[in-house]
This record gives sequence, structure tokens and C-alpha cells, in this order.
Amino acid sequence: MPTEISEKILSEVIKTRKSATHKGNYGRILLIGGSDNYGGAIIMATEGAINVGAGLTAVATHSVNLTALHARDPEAMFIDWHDKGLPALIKKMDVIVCGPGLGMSTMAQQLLKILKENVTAKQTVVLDASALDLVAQDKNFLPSNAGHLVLTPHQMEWQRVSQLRIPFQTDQANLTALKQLVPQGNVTLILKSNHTHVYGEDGSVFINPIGNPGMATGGMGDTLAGIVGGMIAQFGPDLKTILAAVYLHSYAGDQLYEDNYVVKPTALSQSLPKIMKKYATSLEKC
Ligand SMILES: NC(=O)C1=CN([C@@H]2O[C@H](COP(=O)(O)OP(=O)(O)OC[C@H]3O[C@@H](n4cnc5c(N)ncnc54)[C@H](OP(=O)(O)O)[C@@H]3O)[C@@H](O)[C@H]2O)[C@@H](O)CC1
Ligand SMILES: Nc1ncnc2c1ncn2[C@@H]1O[C@H](COP(=O)(O)OP(=O)(O)O)[C@@H](O)[C@H]1O
Ligand SMILES: [Mg+2]
Repeated sequence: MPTEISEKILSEVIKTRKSATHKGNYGRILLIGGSDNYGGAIIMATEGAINVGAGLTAVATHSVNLTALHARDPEAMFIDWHDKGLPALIKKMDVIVCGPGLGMSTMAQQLLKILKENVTAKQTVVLDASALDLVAQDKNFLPSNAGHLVLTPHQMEWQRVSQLRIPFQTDQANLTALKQLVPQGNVTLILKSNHTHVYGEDGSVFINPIGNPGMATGGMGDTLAGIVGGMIAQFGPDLKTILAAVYLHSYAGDQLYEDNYVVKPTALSQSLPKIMKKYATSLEKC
């Protein structure tokens, strides 16, 4: 039976910030994605990362997305995904999130190749959306040399990657498929649904008991990918950080759903700093 993630994970993971710190202490994150059709996806992922407090956030995307990105999020740095400086930038990062709105083009494939060639064991890679669909087509795209991998498929993306049809995605089958995909085991699977399951590298299984159907709207998973990346950038790639990120996303969604019919991903991101302050403060008082 999976263990339920509970509210206490938030105060366990979210730390009150110390005075003698600067942005470099809260992690560097690069988000890669956003084709000419799907710019919104990488912007929503970026908003997730910025609003959980990543210290420095950079975005590698199609140049057509620059104005929209900077109009919404001047906190984010930008690099054209064709830029020859991308490999050097990847090397400077703590966390790389790849996939939201990436698409399936030759360029998208090239970007995954560049990521794989430049990532090191000190870094965490979060793969979402199109990046997972490309891995489903060719397992060589998996950046297995990263120190830690986090995969965030929805059920259909996981079907494509694991070859397990949705009704057959049981915890045991998912763990077996994950082991086959990443035999070295430095991987966490966040299998998204109305009650997301999280599979740790030690074979542990967790279920998220919260969340709501107001969250069933395009961009909600992109936002989660950014939240997961931003939390790891600050608090490290432990399973607890990942569980806290999943819980926080749904907790914020539930707060908004109390008096909104639909939960907009951008509104969810806006609400995160206040929620995090509350949980960090409660730890301070202990
Ligand atoms: N604003 C933007 O720029 C946005 C851009 N986006 C970008 O679009 C790209 C494609 O990603 P995608 O997720 O939209 O398409 P795909 O992978 O084909 O999945 C849909 C298929 O899976 C099925 N399905 C079954 N179970 C499911 C489940 N639990 N959750 C979800 N789906 C489930 C589902 O079933 P059906 O609806 O038919 O019942 C359907 O057949 C990717 O790069 C992404 O980042 C989006 O992020 C949106 C906002
Ligand atoms: N009915 C629901 N109840 C709870 N959470 C939901 C529901 N529908 C969607 N979600 C959440 O929204 C997110 C959807 O992810 P995904 O399908 O990748 O969205 P997108 O690709 O459009 O950004 C997941 O985190 C999922 O858990
Ligand atoms: Mg998605």
C-alpha cells in the first residue's frame, strides 16, 4: 500500500531563510522547452520555479517566446535555444527541467542530445512532457549520467515510455518498468493523475491524497515541473523535497478551488510564496 503524503512534509522541507545568504544559495535552474507553438508551457514552468524561490532561473526556448517570457517574468534570464552558449550554461546549473512545450522536432531532439552530453553527476534533471515522449521513441535520449533524474509523466506519457497501458499501471508494474528504464536507480517517478503516485529510488511508493478537478487545465503539469525543479534547486534532490513539491502544488490548487471554479496554473504559481512563508514560519516557531 502506498504511503499518503501529508501536510507535515511542507514544514519538514521548507526552511526559513537565513540572513547571511544570497541568490547563489538558493540554486540555479535552467528550463528547456517552449517551441514556437507551446511557449506558454515553458513560461508556466518558469513561473512555478520562480515562485517557489529558485535563486537564479534561466530559460532556453525558441526566440519567439522572449517578449512574452520577459513581459510576464522579468526575473528569468533568457537564452535562444539555438545559441552555441547553451552547453556552457547547462554545466553551471544545479537543476535542469526539460520538456514543457518542447515539441518533437529535430531541434527538440538536438536539445535532449546537448543536455545528455553536458549534464554531470552533480546535477538533477527533471524530464516532463515532450522530453518523455522523445525518450519513449528512443531510450538513448535519457540523460542517465545526471546525478538524479525526476520523471513527471501523466498516465499517457508513462504508457508511451513504459509500454504499460493505463489500466495496467499498478505500483508493482510501475516500479519494475522504472527499474528497467533506469537500472542504476538514481530516479524518482512522479506519475501524475487525480491522485498522483510518487516512486522513490528505494522502491517506496507514495500517494498524494489532495488536489481537485479544478486543476484539470492545460499548463498544470508544466507548473508542477517548475515547482519540482525550483524546490530541488533550493532544498536538494531528496525524496522528501520531491514529495513536498507534489503536495505543495495540490495544496495551493485546493486553496484556490475553495472559491474558484477552475484553478489557473498562473494563479497557482502566484499563490506559492505566501503558502511557503506560512510553513517556513511554523518551523521557526517550533
Ligand atoms: N499552453 C501550452 O503551451 C501548453 C502546452 N503543452 C504541451 O503540449 C505538448 C503535448 O502534451 P499534452 O499533454 O497536451 O499531450 P499528450 O502527451 O498527447 O497527452 C494527451 C493525451 O493523453 C491522454 N491522457 C490519458 N491520461 C491522461 C492524464 N492523466 N493526463 C493527461 N492526459 C492523459 C489524453 O486523453 P484524452 O484527452 O484523449 O482523453 C490525450 O490523448 C507538450 O509539450 C506539453 O508540454 C501542454 O502542457 C498544455 C499547455
Ligand atoms: N482531476 C484532478 N484532480 C487532481 N489533480 C489533477 C486533476 N487533473 C489534473 N490534475 C493535476 O494537474 C496536472 C496535469 O499535468 P499534465 O497533464 O502534464 O498537464 P499539462 O501538460 O497540461 O501542463 C498534474 O499534476 C495532475 O495531478
Ligand atoms: Mg504535461
